[in-house]
Amino acid sequence: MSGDLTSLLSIINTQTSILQSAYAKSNTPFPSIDDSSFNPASSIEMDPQLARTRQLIVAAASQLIASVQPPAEIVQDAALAFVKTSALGFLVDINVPEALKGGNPEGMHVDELGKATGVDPSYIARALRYLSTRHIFTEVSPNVFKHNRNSLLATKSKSLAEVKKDPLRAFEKAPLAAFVGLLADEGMKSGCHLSPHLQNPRAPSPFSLMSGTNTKRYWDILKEPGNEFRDQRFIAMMDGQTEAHPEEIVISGINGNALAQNGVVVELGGNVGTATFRLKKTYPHLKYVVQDLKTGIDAAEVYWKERDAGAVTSGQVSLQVHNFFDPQPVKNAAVYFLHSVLHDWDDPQARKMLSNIRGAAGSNSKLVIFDMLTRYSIKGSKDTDEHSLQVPDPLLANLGIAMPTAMDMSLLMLLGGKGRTRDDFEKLAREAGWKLESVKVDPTVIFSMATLTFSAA
Ligand SMILES: C[S@@+](CC[C@H](N)C(=O)[O-])C[C@H]1O[C@@H](n2cnc3c(N)ncnc32)[C@H](O)[C@@H]1O
Repeated sequence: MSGDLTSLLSIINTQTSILQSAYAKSNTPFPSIDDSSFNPASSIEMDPQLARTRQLIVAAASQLIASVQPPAEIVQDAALAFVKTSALGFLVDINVPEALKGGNPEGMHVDELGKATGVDPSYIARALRYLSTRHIFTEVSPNVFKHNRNSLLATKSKSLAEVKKDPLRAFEKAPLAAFVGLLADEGMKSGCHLSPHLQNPRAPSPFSLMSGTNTKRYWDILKEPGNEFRDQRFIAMMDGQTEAHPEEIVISGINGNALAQNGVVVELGGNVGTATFRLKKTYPHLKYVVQDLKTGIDAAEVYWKERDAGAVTSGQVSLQVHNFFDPQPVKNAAVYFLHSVLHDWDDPQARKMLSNIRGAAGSNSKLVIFDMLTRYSIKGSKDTDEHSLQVPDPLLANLGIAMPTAMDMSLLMLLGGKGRTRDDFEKLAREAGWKLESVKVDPTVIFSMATLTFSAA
């Protein structure tokens, strides 16, 4: 990697002009950080071309910082990264984002926030100042803070009064706030046990070490008495994740129009079947089976009853209890579909899951995996996809987009799971009897999601 400051500046200049012209062309003012009416789901914010432009600016600006900032500061910052998680987690825990949202839009003094939350205002001020210094919240005058477009996204969808009345359901319809809460709680606590675990992988997972539960898995522990709050928070995070992914990448990945009438799509680990619900709207000529463990299928029954009861009574959608590690009961389906599932499992377990599916597949069955795609930071591997190949020098091939690598490490801590590169997916599937046919990457979302299609080898 070169530290070519002039090239980095030139990328920033060119791409910033492209971004500004796009906003000018659509008569939309470029949103300031302080714009609390910002809508992250508006078409210009979601535009895939502009997503690429933004990624290039962020990559070049980050690399510029890494090139000019004294190395000791970079290492200190990295060592102190946990402070960001803790500070944001604390404010989400005590409902500061909701208090600010319901208060004076020009800003609230920390004394008022202290009254609203019951917490010492000096602590609130320190956490808010730390985050304002990093562009999450804005300090408008000494000890007076307001939301900005970044902090707004950590706000729950309910008012402060509603959250206080029913804390168990505080995170409903607020997946990003749930994501913050979860990572600042079980995520960060598990992280403390990562190094001992990796030095002795036969020892319990970081999450098990943290929770003192030895070999039980994360989800099993969430279902235990006393963990209702964490369980509801996890559910709120997952519900939103599925709905947050643009439909197109999943829908086109299944390619349902090429499938015969009544062709069967089996969604494994589908939970309530949110992804299947989307597929059925686009491909009404197909049949669907949503599989999950009993708790997932119990919830799925309620979900479908409320949204599309006829689909289940007519037999178009079947809800079936199935464990990945048992033989797959639906033989010769047109598609076996894993939506945000494989990353929860290490290679031996994931291989077993794919082998079980292969055992039931026919010669024309497809395996479709929708998951995060981790990318190498350098070019020159056969894994390098078209997006990475178009990355201008001297940027990192993966544009330094941190989310897939961060999720890979978090999954390792919580579940013993794994974020995979295209090479990893290809190898794993090959060992289970599948051949990679195509990879479609969604450039718009921070998780860097992709749909990978495999045929029976
Ligand atoms: C990360 S969630 C993904 C849910 C859904 N596919 C989505 O994207 O919203 C993983 C799902 O796998 C299910 N699961 C976990 N272990 C399983 C197993 N052994 N067999 C079948 N499903 C399992 C969980 O109940 C959960 O619904």
